[in-house]
Amino acid sequence: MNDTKPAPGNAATPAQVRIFDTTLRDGEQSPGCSMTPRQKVVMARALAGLGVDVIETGFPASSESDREAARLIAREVRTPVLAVLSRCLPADIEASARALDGAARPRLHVFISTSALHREHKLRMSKAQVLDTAAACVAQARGFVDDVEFSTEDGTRTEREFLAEVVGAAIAAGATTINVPDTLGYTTPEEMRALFAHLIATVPGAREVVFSAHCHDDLGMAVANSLAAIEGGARQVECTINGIGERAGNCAMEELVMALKVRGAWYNADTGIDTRQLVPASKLLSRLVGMPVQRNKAVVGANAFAHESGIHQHGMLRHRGTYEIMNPEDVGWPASKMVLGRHSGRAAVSHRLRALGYTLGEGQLDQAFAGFKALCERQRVVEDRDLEALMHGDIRGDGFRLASMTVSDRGQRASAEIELSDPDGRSIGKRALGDGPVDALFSALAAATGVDLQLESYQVHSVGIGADARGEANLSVRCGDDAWEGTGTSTDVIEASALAWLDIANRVLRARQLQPQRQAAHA
Ligand SMILES: CC(=O)SCCNC(=O)CCNC(=O)[C@H](O)C(C)(C)COP(=O)(O)OP(=O)(O)OC[C@H]1O[C@@H](n2cnc3c(N)ncnc32)[C@H](O)[C@@H]1OP(=O)(O)O
Ligand SMILES: CC(C)C(=O)C(=O)O
Ligand SMILES: [Mg+2]
Repeated sequence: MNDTKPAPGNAATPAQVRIFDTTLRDGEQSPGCSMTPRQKVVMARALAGLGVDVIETGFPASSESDREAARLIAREVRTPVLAVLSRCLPADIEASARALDGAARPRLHVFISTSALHREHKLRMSKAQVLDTAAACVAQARGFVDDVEFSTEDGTRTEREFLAEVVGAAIAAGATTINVPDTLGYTTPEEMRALFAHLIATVPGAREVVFSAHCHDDLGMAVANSLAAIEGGARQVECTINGIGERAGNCAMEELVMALKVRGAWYNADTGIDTRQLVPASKLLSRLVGMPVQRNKAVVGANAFAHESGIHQHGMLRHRGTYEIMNPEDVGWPASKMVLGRHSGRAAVSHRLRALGYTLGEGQLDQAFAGFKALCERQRVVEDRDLEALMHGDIRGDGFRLASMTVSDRGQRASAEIELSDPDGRSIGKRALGDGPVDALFSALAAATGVDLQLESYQVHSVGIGADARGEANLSVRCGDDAWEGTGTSTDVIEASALAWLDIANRVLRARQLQPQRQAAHA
């Protein structure tokens, strides 16, 4: 494997790439991701803790919230450069300059579209008008601050000669950073590398300014295109936490930063990011904007360091490098996770059992493993408590069973009537009222089983297609000090919810029965 190649520009020391975070501006443009000024301050503090070089705090001309956020952040966050965005309009630039008043390191960021499509249909401007407006606005911004960034919106779809002309005019007017956005996520890595190399080599004054890439993810190439821009000479990358942003989003900071770190020998470029803060920052943003991170998201997704397949778990147990290219601790996870489920093998099960204090001979392990696989037919994830129950021969598959249920949502309060069969086969009926059908149902189940579960999260979604389609309910609850998760599936989502609730209640009851035996075994 060829792991190294000549560094960008054959530099003897790694090139320093500035991280320009636009979570609070382009990220916030994600539909449904608006933040309040106070929330933006909380996020800005986390970004400063991460070590980003520039934080784009908003677009002051667009709203009072943006102005307020920019002012608050300017007061409270002093280390990174603080940028705000303006169209090439004098009033926008004045509003931006006012919002940055008092900032320790202010930057004005002005942009105008350069592509033929945008010039003709959006701006209704000629090339000459775009050129003159860009130069005039950069000069106006330089009248307020020394640090001015200029962006050529839709730059990658712009005629090359004209793009070079606009960039040259912006540099001549005093821009100190030139950002060439791939606004529509249209370009490819090869094109991006060549475009940056060409502009830097040919535009007068290009070597005196910093070139920047701003890539969108419409074709899933935002990170690859940003890396290619660095190879072409860019020394600033614009990105967001969790890759949020317009449409499919922006270049994800965590992915870009880790690509530069893990493949350091290839890229020979560093950032100043404290990578251990990546997962905390991702979780913070997800909570602030209410947008969950997909489980299989690179670096910060819950599955990024989780292994369920037996072959992978076996490899991981022998040497972590067999199935991980970075350490979870380096990005802020506490450790890798071995999830026991239907795809797991003997190596992982016996390793987990040993950790729980059970050292088994070959025959005993075969027996325990057969029980484990049978259990996996009934539940997706096998937890330590389930393994202990298995070891004590207490996985009977009975417990409380749902015999029938009727839920109605007429009148002021919803009501649920259920019938269960208990572990000894006796029938128990209960009725309860609630704020909604599911609330009533869970109250009836609690009354019938005597188990009190505090609901933390409840999600229902459909799995399968066509005739196989089922509703699946996933519950996270607390029972005393313990957290539990349960799943239920049915053609009816209310019934799926009851089954998920009973799944947890039966395991809680099993764990309670086993408590004395467990204490004796570990005494
Ligand atoms: C690629 C990007 O991410 S660009 C940033 C996008 N972000 C946003 O748009 C979020 C904030 N935007 C807003 O709150 C509003 O759009 C505002 C306040 C900026 C403007 O609102 P309005 O005055 O009602 O205009 P509207 O949004 O309908 O249209 C945009 C106007 O800006 C003009 N415009 C767009 N970009 C630029 C630019 N870079 N320089 C100068 N004018 C521009 C358009 O031509 C249009 O002008 P027109 O109304 O004279 O036709
Ligand atoms: C305003 C610019 C930088 C932008 O967000 C884009 O072109 O995508
Ligand atoms: Mg953008």
